[in-house]
Amino acid sequence: MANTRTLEKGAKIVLASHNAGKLREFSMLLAQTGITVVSAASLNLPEPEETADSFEGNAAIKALAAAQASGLPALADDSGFCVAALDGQPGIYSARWGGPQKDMHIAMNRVHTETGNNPDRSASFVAVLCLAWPDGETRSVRGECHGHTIWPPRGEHGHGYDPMFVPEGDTRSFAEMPESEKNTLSHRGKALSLFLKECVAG
Ligand SMILES: O=P(O)(O)OP(=O)(O)OP(=O)(O)OC[C@H]1O[C@@H](n2cnc3c(O)ncnc32)[C@H](O)[C@@H]1O
Ligand SMILES: [Mg+2]
Repeated sequence: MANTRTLEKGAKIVLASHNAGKLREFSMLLAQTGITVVSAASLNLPEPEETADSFEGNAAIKALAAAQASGLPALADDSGFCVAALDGQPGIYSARWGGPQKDMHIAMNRVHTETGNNPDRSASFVAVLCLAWPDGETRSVRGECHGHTIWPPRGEHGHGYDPMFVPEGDTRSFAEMPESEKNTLSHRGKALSLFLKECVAG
């Protein structure tokens, strides 16, 4: 049956992410919405293991864990960098390609090395947002941003794989744009617009 439960405009939610770059983007994107946000870290919520085989599955694991531990609706983001020459890898393993420290220089170098001389430079970012309520109900939305990889990486803004990704229609990497501009083009920005339309009361 279709699920129509929505968040009220002034609702307080937990942002179930431990990634500082994502949290910065979400606080900018949610600033005008009237939704109050507390972070999982500020509530000392543990980081659950991401054991699913899809963005949707992992976003639900993170959102449900935070909603059940806090008693508040929780919004999680599972995202990744999908490189055509690598058959969509690193994908859901994007954070893990950075090793135990999630070192994104290591992760970007691995993408570069494994791509080798393949002339196909297309790549996409994907973000799946899942909103979970403490009783176990969930809703999710997906946003994608298509573009291509560059090497060497360029730019100082952003986070993660941003320095090696140029979105379609631009010549700058995500890390060469102010984050406010990245948010208007990005997978996360697109997913959040859908979330606000579909999951927040008018
Ligand atoms: O699970 P949480 O706590 O939210 O934090 P995380 O960093 O582990 O996040 P993910 O499991 O969703 O892994 C996503 C990976 O993809 C990268 N990534 C996601 N969105 C990105 C973006 O907008 N720009 C650059 N890299 C991004 C990010 O650096 C992570 O390595
Ligand atoms: Mg993670």
